[in-house]
Parts: sequence; structure tokens; C-alpha cells
Amino acid sequence: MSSQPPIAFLGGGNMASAIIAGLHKVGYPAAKLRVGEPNATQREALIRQFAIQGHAHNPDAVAEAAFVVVAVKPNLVAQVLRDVAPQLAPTAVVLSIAAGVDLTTMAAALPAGQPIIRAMPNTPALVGQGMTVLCPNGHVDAEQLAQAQRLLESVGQVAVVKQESLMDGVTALSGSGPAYLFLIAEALSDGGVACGLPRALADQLAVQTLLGSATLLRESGEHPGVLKNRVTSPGGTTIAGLGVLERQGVRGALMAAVEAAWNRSKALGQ
Ligand SMILES: NC(=O)C1=CN([C@@H]2O[C@H](COP(=O)(O)OP(=O)(O)OC[C@H]3O[C@@H](n4cnc5c(N)ncnc54)[C@H](O)[C@@H]3O)[C@@H](O)[C@H]2O)C=CC1
Ligand SMILES: O=C(O)[C@@H]1CCC=N1
Repeated sequence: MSSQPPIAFLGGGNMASAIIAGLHKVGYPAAKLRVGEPNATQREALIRQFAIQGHAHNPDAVAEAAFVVVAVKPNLVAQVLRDVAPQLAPTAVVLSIAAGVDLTTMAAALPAGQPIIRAMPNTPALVGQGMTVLCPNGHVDAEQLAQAQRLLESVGQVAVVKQESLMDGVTALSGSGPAYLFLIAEALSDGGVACGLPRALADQLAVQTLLGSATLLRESGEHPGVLKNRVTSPGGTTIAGLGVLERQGVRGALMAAVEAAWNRSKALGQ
């Protein structure tokens, strides 16, 4: 990354830790990273692991930050923003990753004119394979948006949307999506064990099959249906398995899961 702005994380839980770990992996200077985290065990774990500065009180963490990443639960966002507002530089970009919390709600808790980005990352950021979508408010200038993109590109892919209502669908698909795929990995491995495979081998086959299939899908640029057909020999094993997935409604269940998460994201914003 060409410029490395100081970043304060408010909340150092699962998602913030994944981003911090991803930044650490790509050599982001520890001196540029701070966290405000009231839970001493969590805070000290981050300090020990990444040699970053930790603070029990959020206002102490944001003083020199160019980016303030808000990574607390959605119901705490407005209060946390009100607490740090007096310490924020007017040009500091508030980048919230909280599901459902919209730009208007955040702006109401901050000084007028504060640049704010609503963002939705996911936990594969931990291994540099994250997917983050950014939605800036009207006070984020082109350079600040480019900096936010560079920052999150260091832990995966980044997309920008201008239409904020899309963020609930983003949350439902890529924000929550890793959990759906971990569930599928677990279930595939269970299926292998049911066929008599040792658990360790079943786990290896499940994860490499997911990873290999995702890589093939991305690198070939082919439609998933075309790639599915290439696995499926007439009268063979795959069509026997696919028949069960279709009869059990897996396609519909996955669509319904994304729609349920979409509705939940919208409800969190009410
Ligand atoms: N876990 C995930 O995969 C993703 C989570 N998110 C969003 O990230 C946010 C955090 O989620 P997780 O990391 O999963 O939750 P988490 O519960 O692991 O982390 C939240 C952290 O905030 C800390 N905290 C509580 N009160 C605080 C305060 N007043 N000031 C500072 N920190 C405080 C907690 O001690 C905890 O460590 C949520 O808003 C969620 O919607 C977004 C994308 C993906
Ligand atoms: O489950 C949640 O609410 C958060 C948002 C996306 C992933 N985890």
C-alpha cells in the first residue's frame, strides 16, 4: 500500500481481529493500528498478537486516526460514535462494518460533514481472501474512498456501491455467506464419514473441493451450471447426488437463507 493512514478500530472482536490479522500479514505497520476494546482479555490478546496499541476507552483510540473502523455490535454503534465524536478529526473517515446500521443513523451521531463509509467485509479477510463492499456518504472525497479501497484490498477484494439499499443484500450474501459455506463443508465431511472415510481425510476432501471449485469458477469465468454439467456423467454418481439436492430443495434453501439474512439486516436498521 502506498500510504498507510493511522487506523483506530472500535471493537476488537471476530471481524475486527480478522481485518487486523489480515493487515498484519501484509505488513501494515503496527504503530499505525490502535484498538478501543473494553474487554481486557480481548484487548490484551490483540496487543500481544499484533503489537498494536490498545485502549479501554474509545476516545483514547481515535485521537490521531485517519480511519475509524467501527466494529461493535449494531445496537452499540450510535452510542460509540457519540462517545468519540468530540475527539474525531473533521477529516477522519468513519468506516462502520456493522450490519444494518445506515449512513443517516451514523451521521446523526457525528458532527455535521463527517465522512462516513458503510462497509460490509467478511471473515476470509483473515487470510487475504475477504470480500468487502463500501458505500460512502456525500462527504467522502475521491482520495478518501481510494484510500479505503486500498486498505481493504490488502485483505481481499473490494467493490463500491452508491445505492445504500444494496448493502442489506451484500450483508446477506458475502457478509454472512462464509457461515453458509462452513456449514456446507461440515455437512460434506459428515457425508464422507457416513461413507466410511476417516474424519481427517473427509475434512481434507471437503475443504479442498470447496476451494478448488471456487478457484475454478473464478478463473474459468464459466457459468456455474456449465461447470456442474462437466462433472455430471450420464447415469453416473454426480447426477445421483444432484437429484437428492434438488429433491431436498437445497437451491431454494440457499436462496431463502440469503433472503432471511437480507430481512434481518433490514430489521437491524429499524
Ligand atoms: N463476524 C462477521 O463475520 C461479520 C461481522 N460484521 C459486523 O461486525 C460487527 C462486530 O461483529 P463481530 O466481530 O462478529 O462481534 P464480536 O462480538 O466478536 O465483537 C464485538 C466486540 O466489540 C466489543 N465491544 C463491546 N462494547 C464496546 C464498546 N462500547 N466499544 C468498543 N468495543 C466494544 C466487544 O467486547 C467485542 O470484542 C457487528 O456489527 C457485525 O454486524 C460485519 C461483517 C462480518
Ligand atoms: O451475523 C451477523 O449479523 C454479522 C453480519 C454479517 C456477518 N455476521
